Amino acid sequence: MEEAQLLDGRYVAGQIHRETMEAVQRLRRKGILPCVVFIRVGNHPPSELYVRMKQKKAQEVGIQSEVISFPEDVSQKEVLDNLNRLNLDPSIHGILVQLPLPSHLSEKQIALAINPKKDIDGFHPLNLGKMLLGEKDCFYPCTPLGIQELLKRYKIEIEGKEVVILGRSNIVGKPLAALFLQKSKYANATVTVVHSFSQNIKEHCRQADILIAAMGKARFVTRDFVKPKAVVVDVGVSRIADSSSPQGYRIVGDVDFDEIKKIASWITPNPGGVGPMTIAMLLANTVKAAELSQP
Ligand SMILES: Nc1nc(=O)c2c([nH]1)NC[C@@H]1CN(c3ccc(C(=O)N[C@@H](CCC(=O)O)C(=O)O)cc3)C=[N+]21
Ligand SMILES: [Mg+2]
Repeated sequence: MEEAQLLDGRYVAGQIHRETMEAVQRLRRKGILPCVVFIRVGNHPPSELYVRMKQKKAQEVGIQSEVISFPEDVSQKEVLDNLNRLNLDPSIHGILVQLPLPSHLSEKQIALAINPKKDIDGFHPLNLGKMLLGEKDCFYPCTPLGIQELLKRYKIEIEGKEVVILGRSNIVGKPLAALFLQKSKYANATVTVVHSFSQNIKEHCRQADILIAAMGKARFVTRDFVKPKAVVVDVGVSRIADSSSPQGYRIVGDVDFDEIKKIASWITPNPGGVGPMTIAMLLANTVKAAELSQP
């Protein structure tokens, strides 16, 4: 049997970065220099890596960026005071507070404190609400947006399809369900969300034309979860110790790639799938914020 074709997120993200770069050049010609601020708390090695990756890409496309690093024990007030300052600074178009945060900080309160017009993550309740209503003058979360864009660029139809999403997080599962339910050509799906309390998980998954695995359980999705010729998108990121790798770990997705590639029609590699798309959409959102900031 033929193997699945790759949904190459790294490649498509590269295309999007080039488009973003052109948009940045157009803005610069109008005297607008898009600028994003990344806020990081404590030392959490994966977060440090992700922020570095975001900064590097921002620089490549001509977006100015700044990182504010707070110590692990920073107070909620200190973070909120800084957000207020950045909210009011017209030279800053995007603000991102890297998650996860230490447990003494309130992610909810911090998401609420970001100016929704600068909320390039799309985590502010106003943006999430607008997304649910299908409005466009707002920011959608980057991972759901990246998944939709990846499928769109490979001309994979979503309209009318059975989409099953594994996982109901506020940053992937729930907003992705809302996005795929929208009345639009790259949505209009029949969406099922399966989670830890669901019964017959396998049976639900096997109905999927498009299966999105986003619950963060390494290689949870095995052969018997997947209908032949399904499209499989792997959002999960688990780090598994691996002494043979230079970093000392290896990324393992929610999908057993080697097994599933034998039965799916399309599959995302991981790494190299959804992750790079998330960053591409983040920078696209930053440009959108800069564009919308103009009177
Ligand atoms: N406020 C906030 N916004 C986020 O968007 C956000 C966050 N917090 N906290 C953490 C998660 C995670 N995340 C990733 C982005 C890109 C890759 C990515 O590009 N990964 C590479 C592999 C990189 C590696 O080697 O670890 C890939 O999939 O190919 C991964 C993960 C954004 N997040
Ligand atoms: Mg990935």
